[in-house]
Amino acid sequence: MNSFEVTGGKKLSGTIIPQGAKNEALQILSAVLLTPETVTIRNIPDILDVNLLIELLADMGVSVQRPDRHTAIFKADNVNIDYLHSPEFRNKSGRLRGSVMFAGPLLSRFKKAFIPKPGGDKIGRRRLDTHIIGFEKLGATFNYHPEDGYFHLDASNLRGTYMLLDEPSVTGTANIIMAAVLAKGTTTIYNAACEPYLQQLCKMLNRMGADISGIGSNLLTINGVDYLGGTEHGILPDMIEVGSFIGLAAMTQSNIRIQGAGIEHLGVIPDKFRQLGIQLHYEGDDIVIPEQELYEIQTFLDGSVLTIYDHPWPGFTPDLLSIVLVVATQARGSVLVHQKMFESRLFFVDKLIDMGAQIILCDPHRAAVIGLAREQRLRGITMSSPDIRAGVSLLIAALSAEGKSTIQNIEQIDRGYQYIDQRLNSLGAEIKRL
Ligand SMILES: CC(=O)N[C@H]1[C@@H](OP(=O)(O)OP(=O)(O)OC[C@H]2O[C@@H](n3ccc(=O)[nH]c3=O)[C@H](O)[C@@H]2O)O[C@H](CO)[C@@H](O)[C@@H]1O
Ligand SMILES: C=C(OP(=O)(O)O)C(=O)O
Repeated sequence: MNSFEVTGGKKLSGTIIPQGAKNEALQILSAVLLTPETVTIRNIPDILDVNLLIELLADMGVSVQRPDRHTAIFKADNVNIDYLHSPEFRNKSGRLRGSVMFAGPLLSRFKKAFIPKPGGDKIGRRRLDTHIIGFEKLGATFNYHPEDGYFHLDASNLRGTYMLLDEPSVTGTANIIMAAVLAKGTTTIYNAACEPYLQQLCKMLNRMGADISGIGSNLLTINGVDYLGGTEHGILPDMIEVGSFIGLAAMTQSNIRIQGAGIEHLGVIPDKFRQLGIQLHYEGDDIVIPEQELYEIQTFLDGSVLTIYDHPWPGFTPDLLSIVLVVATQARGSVLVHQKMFESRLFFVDKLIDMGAQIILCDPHRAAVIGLAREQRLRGITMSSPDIRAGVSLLIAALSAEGKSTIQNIEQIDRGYQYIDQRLNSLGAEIKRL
């Protein structure tokens, strides 16, 4: 288990370029299974989860060329589906969430799929109902085999239909779209997730020959086609990294330029950080966060305490709430952070409290943060990273704290943030990988 030793209290400055988006990459990589032709993907983040998904594709017989660390050329013309039934697949796919999205393309192209219990962050219950019920509506049958922990899916005859999703699941919507593109007839998905990464997936599929309309809305219409061909695709900047860097800059009183932030795809993210009192402005597609002595949390218009909560797109992503929470600890003012989607994502506040933050964990979903207005600095401590976003939040806390901190279990951070220690050190941070 690797650790970071962080010497806090240093102001950072300079330019940082966001990596390609992890959660887009996981969808796009799954889609290469839909065609026997060549698919070239650019701006791939060099992170654990994504590298593992690429390894799984190669293990299944997909040919993979890597001209460089951020580009890959795939050809899925000789896929060995039986590999999905092997203990190696179960073991590797259980280490990330993205592998669940192999099911949609495999069902549509090969008529069967196996889904082991997927991995990913342990942040509360993460059910697969939306995925499986969507597949069933398209005509697939499924059996859960308790002895091997697999869902076995069969779909000799997928047919388009109307479906109203129980919830706008991100990976569920991606899976159903990928199952429907090669089905017979028209599929209509209402209450679809519609975040930019799903829009990117739909656009890529249309370039491959699919017929999807309603992209960007929660009502998608998919006219099934017989065949999909090859394409090229560039992954967007990672909006969660962009949000993390905005928070990091404010918390460490740093002057940071986020170059090529993909501003048009960020939705309400910049405004949520502005509500915390953080100044930021745009120069072209760059976000510039100036050094700020103090930032003051706004209230609602009637003067009541601000609440920041997650909501499916175009609402605020749950993946940035941990960062909002840590940044609020040094603001002037108070905020209620309400994590509606996941039950176990706020428990890391214990570590921030140990560092001296004033936070009341009201229940598993809500934490009230009373900002210290920099009158008291956080203290460095030893802590362990429970999940990817809590991990980065603890890193931000440690970078702003007085003294040294040790963050254990940094594999969680490496799952989603590319060379984070080197990139932040080049801005003046002091992070040692132990
Ligand atoms: C690999 C990947 O892309 N992972 C992302 C994906 O996970 P993932 O696709 O697994 O998440 P889902 O969208 O399915 O749902 C996340 C959680 O929110 C709950 N839920 C969802 C919608 C809703 O209206 N109400 C509700 O309570 C679900 O029951 C579930 O517990 O989307 C999540 C929600 O943006 C992100 O946190 C994950 O980073
Ligand atoms: C929860 C996340 O990832 P995953 O769905 O891959 O566990 C995340 O990216 O914050």
